[in-house]
Amino acid sequence: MYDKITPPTTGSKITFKNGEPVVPENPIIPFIQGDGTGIDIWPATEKVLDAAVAKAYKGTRKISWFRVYAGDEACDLYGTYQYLPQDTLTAIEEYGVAIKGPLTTPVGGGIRSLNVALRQIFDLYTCVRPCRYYAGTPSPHKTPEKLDVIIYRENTEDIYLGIEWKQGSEIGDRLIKFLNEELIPATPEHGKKQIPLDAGIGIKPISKTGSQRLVRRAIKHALLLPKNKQQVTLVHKGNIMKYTEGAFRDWGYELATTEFRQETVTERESWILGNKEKNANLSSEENARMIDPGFDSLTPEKKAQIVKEVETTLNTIWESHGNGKWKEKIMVNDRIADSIFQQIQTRPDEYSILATMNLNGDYLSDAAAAIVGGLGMGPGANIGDSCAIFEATHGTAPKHAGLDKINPGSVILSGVMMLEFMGWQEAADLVKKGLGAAIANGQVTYDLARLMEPPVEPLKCSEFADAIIKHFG
Ligand SMILES: NC(=O)C1=CN([C@@H]2O[C@H](COP(=O)(O)OP(=O)(O)OC[C@H]3O[C@@H](n4cnc5c(N)ncnc54)[C@H](OP(=O)(O)O)[C@@H]3O)[C@@H](O)[C@H]2O)C=CC1
Ligand SMILES: O=C(O)CCC(=O)C(=O)O
Ligand SMILES: [Mg+2]
Repeated sequence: MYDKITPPTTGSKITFKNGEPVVPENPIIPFIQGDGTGIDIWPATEKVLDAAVAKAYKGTRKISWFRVYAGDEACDLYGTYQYLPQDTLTAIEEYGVAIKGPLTTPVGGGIRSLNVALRQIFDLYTCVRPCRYYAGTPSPHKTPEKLDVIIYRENTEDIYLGIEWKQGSEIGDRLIKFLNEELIPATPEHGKKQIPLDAGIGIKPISKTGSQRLVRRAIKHALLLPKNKQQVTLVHKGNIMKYTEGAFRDWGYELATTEFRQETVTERESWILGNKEKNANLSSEENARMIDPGFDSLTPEKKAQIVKEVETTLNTIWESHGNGKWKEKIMVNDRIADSIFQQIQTRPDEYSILATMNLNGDYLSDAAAAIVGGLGMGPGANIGDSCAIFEATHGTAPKHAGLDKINPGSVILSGVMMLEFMGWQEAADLVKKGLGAAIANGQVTYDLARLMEPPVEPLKCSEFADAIIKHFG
């Protein structure tokens, strides 16, 4: 079955039932060490996770690690250009849950991203990236503890589908000609627009199915959170990209107000209901004026549309959501992408789950991680219906590779997410406790040490792992 790798002789498979993992006491879990700093981070991660499982379950549970290869080390073993060997894909498919270090992607040419390829091959459509603060972590922000968000990033489409043509390529030029001469003139709203003849071209597909399955997961997660965090914000640049990013927003609201009608309220609905609650005699038009500040300067058609929105809301959900009942529901709102970058800095505590398309989520997850201490503290998970691969937000950080210096926190916390996904909460809690205590004690790697006041002597990557284990208690 495998060409160059052999599964562990002990252990068994994690399987999936209705999208949920069924985990044996001794699961076999494939791991990819990763390029660059993977060589430092992975051994530290494995040591911490094994120690936590051993302490939490006293030998009744154990992970059997199965080393599989991707990136540079796969080429060393399998031959030139064998960046993602079939052995690796077979192992991940067979064992269902895997964890990986970062993999290099060249800029401007060369191979497409192996990280993105894995997400697409296994249809891992949800990328979950929590950004929360561990006490004592130094941060460039004054109140980093106020940020506690989980980014739900669509993981399989958008420009990451990688459908692009190079400037000057034969097909790229044909496509530009076709668009300029046929499709753009046939679309009146595009007027006399033309694509420059020396442009590279990329396609940005955003589907209803892809958007809604992501938002569905985000809402289901919100249902599990404490009441004050039950909120899903749809992040988009729909003012500019109306039929991709704008559609993502609309499909998100559509899903929330159909599949989750009893559990959700949209922000605009909450305003309409709240206005009515404060003044039972409020007319629909007065209510419409209150939810839309520019109401009086709108066209009659647009005004009528907003009045109708008010009436429809009151007619359909007053009974189930009115008289304050909406305050117990999951709030679904939306924010324009550029605005959310400043909102998570200026009003961090107003946000909880941020549901995004692929590119926006990629940008936003690095930015949010920076607020709570940097990329060394940014874990993540790629989750589908029958497979999950856990990996950090950051990349290979090549300049730090092999120095036993980098912060393994992000991959260790990705391991925590994996343990939680498996239902091994006791082991996950031990790691969180150990990591939190190490940081609070000033035992940190260079990235956090340089921000601490007063400055502390940094630990090596491997020493940080040992400190975490010591603080299990
Ligand atoms: N999922 C994946 O595998 C990903 C892969 N990549 C790939 O990684 C490669 C390098 O990308 P690059 O743009 O340099 O981004 P990286 O995320 O690899 O690193 C950028 C900087 O972030 C900081 N950083 C990253 N990881 C850590 C960590 N564990 N602890 C502390 N600080 C950290 C370092 O900053 P400083 O030096 O200031 O301390 C580092 O120089 C590219 O090929 C890219 O495509 C990128 C993102 C995700
Ligand atoms: O695959 C890559 O090289 C980059 C991916 C990335 O930045 C991410 O997933 O956050
Ligand atoms: Mg990224």
